[in-house]
Amino acid sequence: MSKERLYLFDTTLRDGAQTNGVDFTLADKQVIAAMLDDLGIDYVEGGYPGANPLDSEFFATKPKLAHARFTAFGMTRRAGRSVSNDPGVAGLLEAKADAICFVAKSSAYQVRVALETTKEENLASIRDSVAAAKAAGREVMLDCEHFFDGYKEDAAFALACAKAAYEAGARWVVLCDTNGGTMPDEVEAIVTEVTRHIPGDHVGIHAHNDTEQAVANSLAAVRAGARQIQGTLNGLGERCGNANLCSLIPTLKLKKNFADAFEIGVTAEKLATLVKVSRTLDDMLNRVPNRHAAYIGESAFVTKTGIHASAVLKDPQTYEHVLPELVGNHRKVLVSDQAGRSNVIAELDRAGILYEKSDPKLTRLVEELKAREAAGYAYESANASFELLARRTLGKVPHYFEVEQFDVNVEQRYNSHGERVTVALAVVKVDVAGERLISAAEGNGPVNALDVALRKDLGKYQKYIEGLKLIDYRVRILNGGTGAVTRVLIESEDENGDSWTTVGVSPNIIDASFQALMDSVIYKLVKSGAPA
Ligand SMILES: CC(=O)SCCNC(=O)CCNC(=O)[C@H](O)C(C)(C)COP(=O)(O)OP(=O)(O)OC[C@H]1O[C@@H](n2cnc3c(N)ncnc32)[C@H](O)[C@@H]1OP(=O)(O)O
Ligand SMILES: CC(=O)C(=O)O
Repeated sequence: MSKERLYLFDTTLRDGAQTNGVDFTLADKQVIAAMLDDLGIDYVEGGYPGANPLDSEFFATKPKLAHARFTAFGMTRRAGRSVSNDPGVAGLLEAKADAICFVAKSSAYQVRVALETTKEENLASIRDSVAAAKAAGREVMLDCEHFFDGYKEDAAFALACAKAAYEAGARWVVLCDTNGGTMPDEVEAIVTEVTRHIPGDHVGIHAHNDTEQAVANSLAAVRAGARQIQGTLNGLGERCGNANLCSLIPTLKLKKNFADAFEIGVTAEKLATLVKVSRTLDDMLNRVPNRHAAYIGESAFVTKTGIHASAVLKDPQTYEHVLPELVGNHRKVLVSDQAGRSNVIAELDRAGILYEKSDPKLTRLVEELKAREAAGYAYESANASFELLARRTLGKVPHYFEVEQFDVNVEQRYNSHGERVTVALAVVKVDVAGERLISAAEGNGPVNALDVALRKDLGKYQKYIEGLKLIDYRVRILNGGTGAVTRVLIESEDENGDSWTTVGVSPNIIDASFQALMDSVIYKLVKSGAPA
């Protein structure tokens, strides 16, 4: 059976730009358009030419896209104006775009209240605008704003709006769940009804995520016959966002019912770049990736519990719905208080630590791990501290040096310019193979001073830690009141760009920080193969 073509329309650069906190630059828009084209998206909606200088500039020159049709978005002509006398429509016709996607109300209530015009004038505006863009040689689409709410209120009028666009020559009539409150069964029933009047291969869906069902609503529309899906990367979009293409694309490619019936422009090879595409966008917008995102999140293929890990190590399919590599993700087994021997063994294998499966020290390691987690350590976030714990329990960490004593003082005083300054001073005494070394250092805080002093002179080991630097320091108070325990996580990096995280726990923040610092230094020595 031959597959039907399903078209993907990306509106990251238009509806995505309506996300609270998202602000694209021209360079961002150019890079993202190219990235979407490379991914295999059919339509890239670049923005709203005429609405702001950035979008007008973006549409002044058409980006070189290999496959995707570059699309301009904007309103139909305003009530009471002709298309030739409407600056908004003129801006759209002047835009260097392959396609124009108009937006028009398709709800009688919205026409009455928001536009303050008549249903007849709204229908005429749709017809005139679509016909003008078609006559100008553009591929035309109409986003029927508020379609589903409008249909529930006055089905004949909502349908008349959609039909007016189709009959005036629109290639696509896109049904919008603008307020995002429609349920999947309603979408399926209404789209089924619409496709009795307009062929499904001319019908699209634009779903918002206000009930967390934009993806489900898009799939419901496809089941009912729609053949274009609008969405955004990472689900960006007004309010709670749009249908997330990073979830929809893998579902369409990998889930049997859809994959058997439909072809999309994204190849299996490009599907494997999806994690990279998603992270690139997050990086550009300085947003923290959603680690729990379906398919592409960092946690999407993470196994934390012992029972799951034991099965995953025998066959990943026991707890994975698809292979992570298919979307460019990877499998990870964590060690934590939920872990069993299987998690620990997986982590030892990953770190390249040799062990005997029958060695009773392995059981001791699992017990030690759980006891420490109960005391506040979090090894799933501190890979290097876990590796040291494992190596120490299995007897594989050399005794490099001994810190005999450290002092940290914080002092507030006036400097030579008469300004009040707070200065931290640390002194560390270290025994390296019988040689006592004393280092002192100032820092902008006590932990910084301690870190600098500890790494100032480690004798024969100094050369191994020259490139070491701390790149992140996080503190969490684990329980309140006088019995509070502090957990410190430190991320370090070396001259090769390799990074690792260590953990320290203590009622005293300096002590917790010192443990994490020591683990970081010792991990670096182990990693560098420093001799005992
Ligand atoms: C559901 C969606 O996401 S639709 C996309 C929404 N995106 C945006 O609005 C972003 C870009 N918008 C803008 O920069 C501005 O709103 C502009 C440039 C388009 C218009 O700005 P202004 O002329 O100052 O109008 P303003 O934004 O205050 O109001 C919108 C006007 O368009 C009218 N209008 C709204 N939708 C439509 C439509 N589909 N067709 C015709 N007219 C419309 C409204 O009735 C209102 O008219 P009024 O000024 O006579 O009351
Ligand atoms: C067009 C659009 O963004 C909407 O109706 O939600």
